[in-house]
Amino acid sequence: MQYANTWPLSESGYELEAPIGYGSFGTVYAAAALEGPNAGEKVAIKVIELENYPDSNIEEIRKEIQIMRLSSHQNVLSYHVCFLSGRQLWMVMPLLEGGSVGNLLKHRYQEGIKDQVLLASILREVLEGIYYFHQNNQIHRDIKAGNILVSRSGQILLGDFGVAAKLRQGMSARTFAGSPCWMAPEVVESGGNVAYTNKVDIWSFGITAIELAKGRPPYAGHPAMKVMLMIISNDPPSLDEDEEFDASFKEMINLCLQKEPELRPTAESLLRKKFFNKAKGVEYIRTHMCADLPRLETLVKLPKDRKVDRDQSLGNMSSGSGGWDFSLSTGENPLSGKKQNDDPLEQIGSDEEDPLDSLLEEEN
Ligand SMILES: Nc1ncnc2c1ncn2[C@@H]1O[C@H](COP(=O)(O)OP(=O)(O)OP(=O)(O)O)[C@@H](O)[C@H]1O
Repeated sequence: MQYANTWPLSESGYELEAPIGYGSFGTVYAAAALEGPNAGEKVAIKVIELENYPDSNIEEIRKEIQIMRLSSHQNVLSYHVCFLSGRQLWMVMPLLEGGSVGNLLKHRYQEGIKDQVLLASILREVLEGIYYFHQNNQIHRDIKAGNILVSRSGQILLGDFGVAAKLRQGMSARTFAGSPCWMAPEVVESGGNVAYTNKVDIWSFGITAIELAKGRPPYAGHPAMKVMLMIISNDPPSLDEDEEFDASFKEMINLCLQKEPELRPTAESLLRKKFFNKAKGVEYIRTHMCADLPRLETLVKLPKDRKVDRDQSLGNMSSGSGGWDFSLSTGENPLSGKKQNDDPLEQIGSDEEDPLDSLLEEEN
């Protein structure tokens, strides 16, 4: 058995337990390491089917994973090890017993989180993670409650940095996987031609703030194409008419949700806004959100369009197991060498025949 960073480097080194999450690109399992110095330790493993992705995309994903491995911040989830198993990518990471805030919204806070101290406390931790990315010239690109993970002790970590965004590379409005509700207008509009900035994360953060407060993001439930159209053509979403939230929260959201990216504040200046004076930190999150956490596997439901089940997926793994640490490379440090316009979401709508274009034409 090979080990990387003391973690086994092939699927036989882990025992998969119940699925604890289904994303657009794969399934996340609770698991335990079977061998090596970490034998017995619980982990979460995201298994991503790479069957339908070209090798060039996989190379891009590998670069993103290297960046993740170099990330070191209390609010950013890093991976223990990643390896290929046949055409599956296995990402082994710490298991966060609270799952995602997205899951907690679905099961506990369907109407949203009304305790504004709790809201401010969670959002401040998220913003600290975003600030860390931006300080390192990185863009997270996928800020949403589903990517905010919670530990039993109330720690908040941002997950899924880069990989989902890379897998969305080249998808048109019609084939878009997941929901575009959190996407900034300039990302929807860019059509593959415009380099955009880290202000896309600030927009998504504002949408996430509304999601946490109301239980779902604006435009949830509409088809992806329609959502993209509404993001471009409607005034930015706001909570101005909502009496349950105070002015400092609404003001913070309005600052984030400005269509002109340059007008949005930086993460650093946002952290100084009055709303975050309410934030009480990890201990408050633990006592107010993490008591009596439900078992993760009881929270997840197989999405209707998902056919692959765990046994099937395990069956696929028997041949061609990796032994290749996906995160190791001799290349330059990607934290210092990454171009900002090297972004998958720019590709959305880049097709000449993108249905979003015709929808927009119809609308005009
Ligand atoms: N380390 C982890 N510990 C505990 N639960 C996790 C962990 N990582 C992911 N999950 C759970 O699995 C779910 C699916 O995660 P995944 O990153 O695959 O998809 P997503 O981010 O929700 O959606 P998308 O793929 O569309 O971006 C998460 O919402 C979360 O509830």
